[in-house]
Amino acid sequence: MKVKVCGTTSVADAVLAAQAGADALGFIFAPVSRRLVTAQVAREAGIAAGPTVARVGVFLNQGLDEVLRTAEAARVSAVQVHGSLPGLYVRQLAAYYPVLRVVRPDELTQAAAEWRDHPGVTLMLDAPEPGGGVPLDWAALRADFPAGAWLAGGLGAGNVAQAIGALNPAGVDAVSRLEHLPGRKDPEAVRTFVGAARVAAGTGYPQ
Ligand SMILES: O=C(O)c1ccccc1NCC(=O)[C@H](O)[C@H](O)COP(=O)(O)O
Repeated sequence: MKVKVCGTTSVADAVLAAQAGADALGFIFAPVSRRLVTAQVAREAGIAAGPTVARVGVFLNQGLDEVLRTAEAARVSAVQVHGSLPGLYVRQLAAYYPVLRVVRPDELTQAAAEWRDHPGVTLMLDAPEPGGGVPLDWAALRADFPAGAWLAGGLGAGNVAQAIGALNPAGVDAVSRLEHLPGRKDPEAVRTFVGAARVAAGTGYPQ
């Protein structure tokens, strides 16, 4: 199971997450976000994190050209797309990058059917407000949660084990509960989140 730490806005926070054992860092390029980062900072932070850590560019309802230009400038290794987006847009993006397609609970069933056979597109289930820190009702989603999908929405050290136990996601992602302030990581929260996720997924390192 993969662990992604989202909303990275500095080299120091990238190094922190990498040293905590994160598999992936999220860099948010959606102008509405309080965690907005420039492509240049994302690029430097990605280099500082090292080659084994995936670098995910995060976008919300942005045009294909803008996404591709920003992703290239930031040297990300994957893109995560939120919002109301046609299937064709996602397919075109997947020709360039592995795609995390974010969906809300009410979109999950249709999206699972649509993307089941596309190897370049992975679903991520998130709360309706991205970066809002609100957990989903995991028990209610158990029947519909597709194998291979990722989970986000209000995850932190205190609840990630319960979420993994309920849905067995292929990856988990968080931001709000890992911060002092929007865009500023809380080192202890990052370390305990990654550690708790690893232990719950059975990939914890012996103490
Ligand atoms: O976090 C944001 O500010 C944001 C804004 C616009 C689009 C996406 C955004 N975040 C994407 C993420 O991957 C978050 O980690 C995910 O939504 C979970 O957030 P949280 O519930 O705060 O853990």
